[in-house]
Amino acid sequence: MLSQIRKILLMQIRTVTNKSRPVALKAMKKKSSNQVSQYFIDERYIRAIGGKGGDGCISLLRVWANEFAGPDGGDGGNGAHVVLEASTDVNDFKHISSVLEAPDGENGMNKDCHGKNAPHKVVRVPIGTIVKNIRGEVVGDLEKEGVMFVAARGGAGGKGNHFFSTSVNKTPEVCEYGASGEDVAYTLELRSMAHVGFIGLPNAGKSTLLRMITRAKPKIASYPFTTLKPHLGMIPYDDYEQISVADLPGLISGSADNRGLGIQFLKHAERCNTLLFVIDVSLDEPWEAYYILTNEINKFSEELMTRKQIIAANKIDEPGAEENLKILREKFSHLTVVGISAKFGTNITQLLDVIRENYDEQMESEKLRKEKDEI
Ligand SMILES: Nc1nc2c(ncn2[C@@H]2O[C@H](COP(=O)(O)OP(=O)(O)OP(=O)(O)O)[C@@H](O)[C@H]2O)c(=O)[nH]1
Repeated sequence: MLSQIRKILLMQIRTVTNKSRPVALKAMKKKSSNQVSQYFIDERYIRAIGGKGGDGCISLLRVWANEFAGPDGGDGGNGAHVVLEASTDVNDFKHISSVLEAPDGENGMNKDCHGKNAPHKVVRVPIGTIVKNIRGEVVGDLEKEGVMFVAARGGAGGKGNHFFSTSVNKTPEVCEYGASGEDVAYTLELRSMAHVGFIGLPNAGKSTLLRMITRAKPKIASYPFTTLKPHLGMIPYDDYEQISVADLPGLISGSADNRGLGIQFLKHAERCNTLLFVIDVSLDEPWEAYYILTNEINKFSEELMTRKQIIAANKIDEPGAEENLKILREKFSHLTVVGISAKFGTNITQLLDVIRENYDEQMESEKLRKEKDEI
């Protein structure tokens, strides 16, 4: 049954696009040599220096009348590690300084007191951070909340003179110095979750659109909040370029204040370079959806509102939708508005053209920015 429905849908798309492959596009531009990656990359060079271990202590315990009773110098504490931890609380590397130094361990003390171990220096990095060594090899992939990478180990604390002799008759004037921490250089790279993020109210048709244009198989249902976590897919183009897209769970009024599925989904949106608003134009006054969505985004992050925006006005197959689409176009004449039916494949090629053009433009300006940085 399902495969029959799929066949019918594919036939419909073919009628619309008149192409043998329903979703792929002809290359609009020759693929330039820099367009090999499907990810936008943010980079930072860092040097991580572990803390030095505390020195061991030399101390001679004396008892009555200054009589020598044995060595009692304690050990030094361990130097701290520099640790990178993936966290949704940060979205870029702006807060990370180029030299990350962990604190030193405390020196040992007399009366067999050991110095304290230094607390580790934990630096939060965005989820999706890749750690590379100076040879460019990937040594860490921080793709989940809470995943940690020890970038530089702290040095061990030195032994105090107590360690070197247990004999009360000897006076060992020896101790160890604490070892130095590691000193390592890395490149941090941030992979965006997807180039395009679908933003929309629940039930707008985001999952249906993702299914239509990629091979992803998100759940589709006629009730809101079917999508509870982001689904990723790749749009394949005829020139073998692929663009990553993410179906983000539906936003509602109050999401920025953590209502509904809350703020974490707006955080996902922050990792997309383009926001594709999926708006159900079969509803009354569908432009209200855009205002609700942008209001939530704006409350969450003004910067997010500066991202490129495209509107996919969905469900144009429904009665009254064409009329609404006209008004929507007039209201948002400053944006690209494509009327589509994600369910029946109407104007999907047109939408994919818009996504591709925008992607090519962004890649070009990213290339120029990198060239400028290198000068
Ligand atoms: N008529 C029509 N119905 C559609 C279209 N696109 C999606 N639908 C229907 O709308 C309902 C919701 O679609 P979904 O794709 O699950 O919507 P969603 O935005 O992912 O929903 P959430 O998971 O709640 O965020 C389903 O019943 C779809 O079949 C369309 O172009 N035309």
